[in-house]
Amino acid sequence: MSTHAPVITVDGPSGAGKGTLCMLLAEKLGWNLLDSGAIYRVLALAALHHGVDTESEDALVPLAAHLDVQFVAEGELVRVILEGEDVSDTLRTEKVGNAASKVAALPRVREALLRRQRAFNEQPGLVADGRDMGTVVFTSAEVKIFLDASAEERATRRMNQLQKKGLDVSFTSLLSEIQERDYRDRNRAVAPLRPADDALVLDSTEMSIEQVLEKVLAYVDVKLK
Ligand SMILES: Nc1ncnc2c1ncn2[C@@H]1O[C@H](COP(=O)(O)OP(=O)(O)OP(=O)(O)O)[C@@H](O)[C@H]1O
Ligand SMILES: Nc1ccn([C@@H]2O[C@H](COP(=O)(O)O)[C@@H](O)[C@H]2O)c(=O)n1
Repeated sequence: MSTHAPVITVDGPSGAGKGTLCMLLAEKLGWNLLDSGAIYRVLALAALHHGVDTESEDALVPLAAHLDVQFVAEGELVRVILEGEDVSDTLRTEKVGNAASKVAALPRVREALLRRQRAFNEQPGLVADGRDMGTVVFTSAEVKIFLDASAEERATRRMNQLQKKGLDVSFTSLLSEIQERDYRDRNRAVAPLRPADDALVLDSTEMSIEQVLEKVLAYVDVKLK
């Protein structure tokens, strides 16, 4: 049986370090993890595979409602299986991220994915990573964080991440992709990216991953007491 479990939401723009922070928090607390961005990315990828227009709400809603996706934990990693195929690597490309932010702007698509996201709220607790975790999906979360960083710092982080994977990328194009996605996510009519009124806003531009984790763990400790 599943009862309401405590929730920590972490929202913020692309490359702010949400995924890294959420993984560390979930590991430390032994809680479940929801990467809601992966769900939007999977939907975008399914649309690309099936030749569905990523701007057609009518075509995307049934695809969203019947999305055949599994998240399989493999040590520290979570493999994403779409229609039987491991799409974990393809999912992380900027092309898919950008397509995800287009499908995510459509109200009925977001509605169709709500239940799937809320189903992750199981004991002993949930760490939820996204754009509207604190403002829409888990409004009564015990702890809400809004993790930010300058666009330049986020593009640098992304560039380092891709270079470590052996990919040759241009800082200028990464920065403009990040700015384009930020603009779309912050200005859409439904569930725009913004801090919840009761969120702790943390600017990580000048902070290491360890410093962010330390600050958030101290805050979680106070809030969950
Ligand atoms: N405070 C930090 N300082 C330096 N690098 C960081 C910091 N936080 C995260 N990173 C690095 O930045 C990159 C992007 O981080 P991460 O994937 O966690 O961001 P994100 O907010 O989840 O992005 P997205 O929303 O696009 O999935 C990773 O390589 C990560 O190791
Ligand atoms: N709760 C969410 C999560 C994500 N999105 C959209 O998906 C895009 C990809 O997200 P990543 O976190 O994996 O980079 C993102 O740009 C958003 O447009 C969302 O709308 N709501």
